[in-house]
Amino acid sequence: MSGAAASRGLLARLRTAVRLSNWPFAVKMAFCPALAMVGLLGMGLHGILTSSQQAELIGELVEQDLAAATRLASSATELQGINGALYRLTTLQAGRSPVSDLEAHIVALLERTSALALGLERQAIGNAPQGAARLLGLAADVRIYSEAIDVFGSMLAIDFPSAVEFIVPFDGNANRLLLEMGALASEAVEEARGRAAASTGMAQRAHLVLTGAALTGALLLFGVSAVLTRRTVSGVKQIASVTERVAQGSTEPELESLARGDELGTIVRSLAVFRENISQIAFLAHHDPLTRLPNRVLFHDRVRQCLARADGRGFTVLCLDLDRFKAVNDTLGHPVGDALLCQVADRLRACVRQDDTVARLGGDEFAIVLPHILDTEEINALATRIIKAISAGYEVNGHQVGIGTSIGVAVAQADGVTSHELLKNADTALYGAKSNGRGTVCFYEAAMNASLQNRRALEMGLRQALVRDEFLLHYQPLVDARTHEILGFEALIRWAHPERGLVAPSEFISIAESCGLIGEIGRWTLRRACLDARSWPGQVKVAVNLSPVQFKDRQLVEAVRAVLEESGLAPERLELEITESVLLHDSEAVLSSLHRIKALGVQISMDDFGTGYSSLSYLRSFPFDKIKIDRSFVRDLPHDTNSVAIVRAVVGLSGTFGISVTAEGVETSEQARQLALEDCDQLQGYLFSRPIPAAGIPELIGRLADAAPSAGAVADLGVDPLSLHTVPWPAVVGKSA
Ligand SMILES: Nc1nc2c(ncn2[C@@H]2O[C@@H]3COP(=O)(O)O[C@H]4[C@@H](O)[C@H](n5cnc6c(=O)[nH]c(N)nc65)O[C@@H]4COP(=O)(O)O[C@H]3[C@H]2O)c(=O)[nH]1
Repeated sequence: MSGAAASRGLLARLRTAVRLSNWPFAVKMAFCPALAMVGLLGMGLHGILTSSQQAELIGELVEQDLAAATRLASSATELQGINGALYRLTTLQAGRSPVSDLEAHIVALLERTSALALGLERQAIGNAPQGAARLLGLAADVRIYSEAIDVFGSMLAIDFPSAVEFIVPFDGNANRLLLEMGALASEAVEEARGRAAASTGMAQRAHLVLTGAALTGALLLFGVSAVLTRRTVSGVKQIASVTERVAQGSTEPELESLARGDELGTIVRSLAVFRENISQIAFLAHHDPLTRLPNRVLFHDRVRQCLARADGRGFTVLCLDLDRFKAVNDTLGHPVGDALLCQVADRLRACVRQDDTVARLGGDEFAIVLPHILDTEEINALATRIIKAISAGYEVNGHQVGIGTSIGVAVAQADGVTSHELLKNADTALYGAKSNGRGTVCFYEAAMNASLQNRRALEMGLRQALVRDEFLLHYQPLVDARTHEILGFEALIRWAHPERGLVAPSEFISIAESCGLIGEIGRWTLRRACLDARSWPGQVKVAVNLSPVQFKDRQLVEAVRAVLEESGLAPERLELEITESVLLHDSEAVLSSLHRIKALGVQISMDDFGTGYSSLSYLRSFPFDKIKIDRSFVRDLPHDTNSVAIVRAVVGLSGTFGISVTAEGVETSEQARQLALEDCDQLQGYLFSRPIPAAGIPELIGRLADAAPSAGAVADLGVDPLSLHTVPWPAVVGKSA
């Protein structure tokens, strides 16, 4: 359309508007060229004006006099025209982006105009369906969909069939509205569906994934936890049952199968170590760790089992200990002693049957239970076989060792009805065997009990005696055979037993030797004697007995030296008396000790000379300072020619070797005189004095000096000095100082 034609249309439009409206508005229109632009707009002259100009124009028009403009429109149709123009404008504007504020303003105005138009239309059409349809079309045109829907709703409410009827053939507006509404709705629905579908799909997938994951996780968790639980529970169950069995003393090795790397594994390993320790403890509780033989506890248990079975009749208990074992232990050391015990254990096992029990009760004590019924001959044969096996030589750590054994036998139930009774009586029989001589078998007899029990009791008491300071020394003088001058005293030990009174050394020295106490007792005696002798006059000597067993003590020489040093006694005032039995075993070591003692300046005497088998031969082996003729050769002097001959021979031989001779057990003047005539050097015996406490020595020295003949003269023993110096034995109980 050209600009001229547009202008003409505008004018016509204006005229129409003026004709149709009241004057003031027309005037305004006439005088307001802007208002005329409405027509231009309505005719689509928007191509002439810029969009902003159009908006400005419209805004101005409506702002200036909307009411007039509304009135100017004679009907809703007119307003619709205006609105249509506005709408198109906004549509055009809406095509551009962004929408300016002005355009938004136009839209607002449009809505107001549309509302006015709708209001007018409503008034015009009332409730007629026809009118409603129009209103609907109008509302659709101006896109006030909410209003249109409202209207349509009203129509439906008023007259549904008509509403439907009107909609179907209705001209494009309503259809368009509905279509648009439908399209919008379906669009929205589709969109919603799409979103829903998308979200559903996603959700489903997510759900599936999550569910799957959750399920898998749950399954995995379940599986893992099931496995773990099973492993844990089964492990714990096993551990619990094993622990229970361990607690009950079982030592089966089933725990190894439970080896695992987790905490339960740690428990299992700890438990295995614990059980190993427990089984070790259990083993040690019933076995000797050295020989691995059953110990005393298990031994008693086995005896009790035998007693419980078949009335316990006829089974046998053997008790044995080893002769000379202590000497081996002391001289060759404990490792050799231990190895020897192990060999003994092996030999004992080899001597008996599988179901016999060989036990080590402690030290060198062993016991055997023979559960089968054996007669005396069979027992004797077995015991003899054992003695033979044990007595055969040993090679231990390069040493050739010889030991022996004696065996005591007790038979159930004649010799005991309890395990302790049987063992005690077999032990008593063993004592009996040993007192009969080494390497023998002795069956228990009720009669042997008293004396052997006595020996046992002494042994127990001896262990306490040192601690309770129950030992004391008595001294017996050694006098010059010619002048009876006191040259020295022999120290003789006594035991002041709390119940028995003074006990003689013959009753306890051998026990002390066999139970290993002699070393301690010997050291005590030596020290006490040296300390006592220190206060004696001049060159008076002290003689101390040394047990053969003391020579097994490697510290013996050092002990002698230490005592001399402590007491301050001159070494030449000390004499040590040994018996020839000292030289029987391991004489190399003994001789070495003797030489070292002699080198200290101490005198060495051979005691009880003549009682052994080869006393004379020993004289060659060591340079003794003195020999003491045993009192058995003195007893029959001076009448028994054999005794006289022996004394004469001994004195003669000693003279050859340069050894002095002392005669023991001199009880009579005749004996003393004879011994003096035979050139014996010293005398000792009750004739001069019984052994007396140290406290009596000064007085004794004085009395003997008074009774002694003048120097150089042979004593006239017409007066028995015994009457002067006898100390009743064993009535005197007192300690030497
Ligand atoms: N019948 C009679 N006997 C006399 C006469 N004169 C002395 N005796 C006794 O003869 C023993 C002499 O001591 P032994 O031959 O060394 O014999 C000692 C000695 O071998 C041992 N003995 C004593 N004391 C000790 C000691 O401290 N250590 C060690 N290892 N043995 C000791 O005990 C043995 C006995 O000692 P005891 O009973 O004191 O007996 C002493 C003494 O009392 C006498 O005229 N007639």
